Amino acid sequence: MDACLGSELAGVVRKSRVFVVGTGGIGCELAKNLVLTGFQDIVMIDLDTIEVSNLNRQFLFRKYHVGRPKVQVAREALLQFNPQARITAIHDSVFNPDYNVNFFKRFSLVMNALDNKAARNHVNRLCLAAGVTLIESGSAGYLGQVSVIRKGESECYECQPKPTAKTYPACSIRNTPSEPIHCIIWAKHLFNQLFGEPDADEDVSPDTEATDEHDSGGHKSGGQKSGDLGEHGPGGQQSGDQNSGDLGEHDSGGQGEGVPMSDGLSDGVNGGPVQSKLSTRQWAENNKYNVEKIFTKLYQTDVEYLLTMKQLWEKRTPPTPLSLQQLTSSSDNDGDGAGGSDGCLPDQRVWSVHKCSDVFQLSLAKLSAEYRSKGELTWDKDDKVSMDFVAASANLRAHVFNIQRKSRFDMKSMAGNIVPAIATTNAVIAGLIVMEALKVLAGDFNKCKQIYLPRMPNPYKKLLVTCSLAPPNPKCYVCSPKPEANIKLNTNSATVVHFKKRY
Ligand SMILES: Nc1ncnc2c1ncn2[C@@H]1O[C@H](COP(=O)(O)OP(=O)(O)OP(=O)(O)O)[C@@H](O)[C@H]1O
Ligand SMILES: [Zn+2]
Repeated sequence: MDACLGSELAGVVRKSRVFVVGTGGIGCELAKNLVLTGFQDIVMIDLDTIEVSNLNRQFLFRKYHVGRPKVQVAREALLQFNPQARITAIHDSVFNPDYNVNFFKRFSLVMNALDNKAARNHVNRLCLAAGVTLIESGSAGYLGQVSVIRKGESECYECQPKPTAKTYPACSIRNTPSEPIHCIIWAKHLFNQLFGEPDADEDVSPDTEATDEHDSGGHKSGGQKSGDLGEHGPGGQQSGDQNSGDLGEHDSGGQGEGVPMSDGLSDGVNGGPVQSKLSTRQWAENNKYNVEKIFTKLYQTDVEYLLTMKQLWEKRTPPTPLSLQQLTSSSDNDGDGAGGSDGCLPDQRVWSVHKCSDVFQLSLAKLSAEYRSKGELTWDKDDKVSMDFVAASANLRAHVFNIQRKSRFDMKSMAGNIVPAIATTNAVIAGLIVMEALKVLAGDFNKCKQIYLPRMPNPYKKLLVTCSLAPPNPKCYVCSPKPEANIKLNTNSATVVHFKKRY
């Protein structure tokens, strides 16, 4: 080691106490690199336990470790590389107030290997307060990024706004879906309206005030990751359908739970304006979560009502309402998802409309029973029944609106915003973190870089793109001595409740 680093830096490395936050994909690679570089005093924290799905890339873990805390197993593996190293494993969340400014002050360097913005923000702020240099990193598929944060000398994690999640206009979700993703978001909203935490911005009924997409006033529904590093990357953000961004302007016009709902088969069937104002949850409860009534409302009554909004269909193919009776009397057996003859796994086959209807009815009955016994449910792509419900509901909507149906497999990755993790990317990023760490410890902070691993080599044929560290944003509300925050809000529609919820 002395020969590689020079005896002075090797000595500093041996004496340095470093803190690794997260021992997942990047964290495993990083911890191994640190031990092999000669670091002898390493504190690691991770709140998670090992899952089978981690094993393809978190190579310090084996199948027989599944269920054990990641950080403890990582420690045991690292001690095999160097039994003399002092490695402390903390199985806990970094949010625990025990890990306060004084705790952070004990380290020569902190390295993040996290997967979410909230924890990154937290560590960023603690490092700034403690005056410790932080190396921030992230990866998403083939993309990766490393940067070095030091108070007053370089941009902090929160100096620049993060790219916002791709959102879809509420009118495309509620009234005029044209892509599978619109139907998937609608189905996730439906899950929340029926069983989860209902959000007025996620209404699934027709927006009765819309005359065309741009008049509906709603552009906030259904955020999805937009292909940046997302929450995995240093420039990332919370995933999922969180509606971030400005307040009021694109809001759904304060309809709250008062969007007119048909209260059964009668209202709206003939295309007349529905009378009662009920939330989807209230309506479903009044109808005792009757599967047939819910099916009829979603795929027949509401669609018939939408058809009465003639302007919506002047330049679009109108939807075709679907009734349960129609399904029972027709035969439609192709692609029932059973798998087999075409060599596809069952999840990869596109379900027939019949199959969608069966899965919809079955999963709806199961979820409503679960909701009755447990109370509000949380949607989870890995929960079979919840995913079945979303896949079936979305495909039925796609069928009604003449949109291509998708396999459960495709739906899962779209609904769960899944970006596959790639071991090689993590390995490259972890190597770069150590390179930056060595510069920091050698006192060469001015040589530190912000490094990007793009999908393809850049025009100069470079696979790693390095930039000088940007100076801190003088207005940053986290690290600047004179913080500023600008909030854009539409005083015509913004309410105190919305304001508190969003900010
Ligand atoms: N607040 C936190 N405190 C401590 N560790 C955290 C915190 N938030 C996230 N982590 C850890 O950061 C690591 C990030 O690793 P990675 O991005 O590979 O995610 P993963 O959960 O292992 O993988 P996947 O999300 O694909 O299942 C995880 O091990 C996770 O437990
Ligand atoms: Zn800042």
